[in-house]
Amino acid sequence: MIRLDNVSMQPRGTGKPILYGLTLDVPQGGFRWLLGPSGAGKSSFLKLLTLGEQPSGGKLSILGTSVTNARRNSLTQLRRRIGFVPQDYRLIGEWSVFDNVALPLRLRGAKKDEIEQETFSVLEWLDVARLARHSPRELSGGEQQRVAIARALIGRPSLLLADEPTNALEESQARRLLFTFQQLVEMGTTVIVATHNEMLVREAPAPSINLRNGTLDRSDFA
Ligand SMILES: Nc1ncnc2c1ncn2[C@@H]1O[C@H](COP(=O)(O)OP(=O)(O)OP(=O)(O)O)[C@@H](O)[C@H]1O
Repeated sequence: MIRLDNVSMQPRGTGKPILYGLTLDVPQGGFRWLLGPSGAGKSSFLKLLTLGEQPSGGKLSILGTSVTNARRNSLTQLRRRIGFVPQDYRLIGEWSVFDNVALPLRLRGAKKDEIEQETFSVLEWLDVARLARHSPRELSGGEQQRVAIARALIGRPSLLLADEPTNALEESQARRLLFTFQQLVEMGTTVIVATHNEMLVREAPAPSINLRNGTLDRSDFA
């Protein structure tokens, strides 16, 4: 469950909030499209939910943890339950695909056998296992995007956030990814996907969070 109560976000050094007046709930196991024109605040909203930025006002609770009052230790625990696919992938070029994807498990102190098994299993799921020993620099944009998705999924997150996760994918791959998201939702994961891909939204009609100029756009609702 994610709950925002009149949340605003104003990064340090900025004159006015980037996000404001956000009040909404997303139930556990819910799926939401995150929609809005360029500059509406979608990436900033995801930054808030990935704990990359603290709210500057209001109350934010993620997976039962109140972010506003949380101690550092519980934020670290919470972070481990959140998977994120950033728009720019943020893969480490000096490392292999395997090591990039295995990182969350290593940080958690998982055993070698488990790391090997889980990493290959998720790489196979995303159809990039044959690239495990390559550097992300040798991969196409679509392949890098699938590796970034694998890294977000490996820790079996309770909350998955993805920023334009299909913009480098072919149509068939985008559909497959949509199916993966649906599988995750069936397993009880909360999934929020920012996209401009209208084809995808048409194929999987679901409730959406609509942003405009940093706040909720309710004009779509009756
Ligand atoms: N750290 C920051 N400091 C100041 N302004 C920022 C910062 N980050 C984002 N902004 C501004 O906040 C607004 C929302 O940006 P954001 O990247 O969240 O939009 P978006 O909906 O994700 O856009 P796009 O679809 O183009 O990715 C923009 O006007 C942007 O310039």
